[in-house]
Amino acid sequence: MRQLSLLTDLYEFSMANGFQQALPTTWGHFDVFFRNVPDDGSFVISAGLQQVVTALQQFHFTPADLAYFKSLALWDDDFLTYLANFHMQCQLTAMPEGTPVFPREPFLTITGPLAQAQLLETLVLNIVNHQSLIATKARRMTYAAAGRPIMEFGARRAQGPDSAVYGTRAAVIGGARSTSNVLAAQKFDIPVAGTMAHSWIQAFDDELTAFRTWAHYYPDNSALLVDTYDVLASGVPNAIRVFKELRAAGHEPVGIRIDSGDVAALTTQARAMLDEAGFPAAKITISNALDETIITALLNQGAPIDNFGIGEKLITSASAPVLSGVYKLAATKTETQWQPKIKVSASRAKLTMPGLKQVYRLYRPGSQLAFADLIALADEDITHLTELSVYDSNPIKFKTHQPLTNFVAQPLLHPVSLTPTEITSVAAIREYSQQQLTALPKPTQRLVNPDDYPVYMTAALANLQTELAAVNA
Ligand SMILES: Nc1ncnc2c1ncn2[C@@H]1O[C@H](COP(=O)(O)OP(=O)(O)OP(=O)(O)O)[C@@H](O)[C@H]1O
Ligand SMILES: O=P(O)(O)OC[C@H]1O[C@H](OP(=O)(O)OP(=O)(O)O)[C@H](O)[C@@H]1O
Ligand SMILES: O=C(O)c1cccnc1
Repeated sequence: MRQLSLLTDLYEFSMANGFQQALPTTWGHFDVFFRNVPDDGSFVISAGLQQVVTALQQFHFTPADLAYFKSLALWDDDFLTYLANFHMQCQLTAMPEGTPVFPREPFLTITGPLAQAQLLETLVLNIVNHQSLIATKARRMTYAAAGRPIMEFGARRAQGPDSAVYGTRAAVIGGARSTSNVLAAQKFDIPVAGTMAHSWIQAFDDELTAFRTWAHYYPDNSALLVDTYDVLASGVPNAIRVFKELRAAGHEPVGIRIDSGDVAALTTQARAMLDEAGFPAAKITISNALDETIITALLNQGAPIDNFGIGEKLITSASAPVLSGVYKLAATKTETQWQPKIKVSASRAKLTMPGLKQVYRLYRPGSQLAFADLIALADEDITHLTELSVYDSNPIKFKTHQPLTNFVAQPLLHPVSLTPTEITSVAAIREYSQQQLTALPKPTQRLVNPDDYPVYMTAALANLQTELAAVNA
């Protein structure tokens, strides 16, 4: 990963310089959370933590950076010396990548000298907002595909190289099985996959010659693109001829890809033709501006599709291209005692949650199915309690407190080491994510009008929030 210490907004440096002078011994504790879920979903899949860790491990300023800062003539030499000798002291806690996260839950926290922790805001948000957005989109598409593999095809339509590479990583965390993006595949050890472009067929005198030539070079990777001229009149019949030749030569054909037209009608007829010709195992892959809505529609029409190739709508999260994760100061510490801090707003929806916190997923004893999450102050010992007074953290539902009993609480935020450790593979992260999803109620996972999943806050946290809001109003 590139050195990203300058990927920030100027005001972070301006504040860091001021903090160094005005509050040099004060530490800050920041929460990363979001309030709204893209596509009106009920949760986000967290992603990007590994790149945050790498960015923090590599955080430093080069002589060229310092010369640039000097040329800006904004800060005095003491601050430039501080940056020249920068030594990362920040500490992280986070939910593991792939965790389903609900609105208002801190899923990453950064604690450190105020100047340092403030400097990281933009970079951290840039990384986790992007990857969590794409992982969330991929989760939706994976859900719609109902067990059929998704190949990530988006490099050509991604918003630049970084979005292609890290977007692919996130797409795999959210459920994609493979990618056509060779750089992302190499970098993150993702299965690389692909078929052929229309240019291959166009370049030969006729479609049959194009298919035969391909099969000659790739007898065991014969996924033939059948829609350059006419899927049913020429593409599928020519593919079947070549498949018969392949089989005669001892190779089993892979299948076909259809990239245009009425996919439900074409796949149904192509499936019948392949079966009739003795190729029931030949797979049908489709592509062409697919998203979760089209996938659902196609499967509802009974389209016999084996694989989905998905590019632009996934890699750009086209229908909901923003995840508005924020980075909010929750506490400061000058001596030993943390002081909770709040950002007040006219609407309860925008009140921040003060203090150091932990997020728990709640289960009934003996059950594998979570029924709610709980945000508590970090020093509340939830795990040993059997009864608790809670408020709904949803500002629309926040009213009177209610008792919570009969629960087992699993903490979701864990310390994250900044010393280089073995990197978890994206396949393992995807596996973890799928396990976490099986623990969530099905109705909260559906794509349209998902059921609300309760996220409670403890009475202690709610009271602290109310008190601080009143003091600061
Ligand atoms: N049966 C279907 N139900 C729902 N959506 C479909 C169906 N068939 C195709 N689509 C989707 O509709 C969108 C538009 O497809 P359409 O056939 O109109 O254009 P196209 O195939 O891209 O045209 P072209 O031949 O120029 O490539 C695509 O996103 C495609 O995946
Ligand atoms: O539609 P997406 O979800 O982004 O999937 C990727 C698209 O990229 C290719 O088309 P393109 O026209 O770029 O090249 P081709 O000649 O290989 O079809 C492919 O055939 C898909 O249609
Ligand atoms: O391999 C493919 O079929 C492919 C790759 C990228 C974009 N569209 C298709």
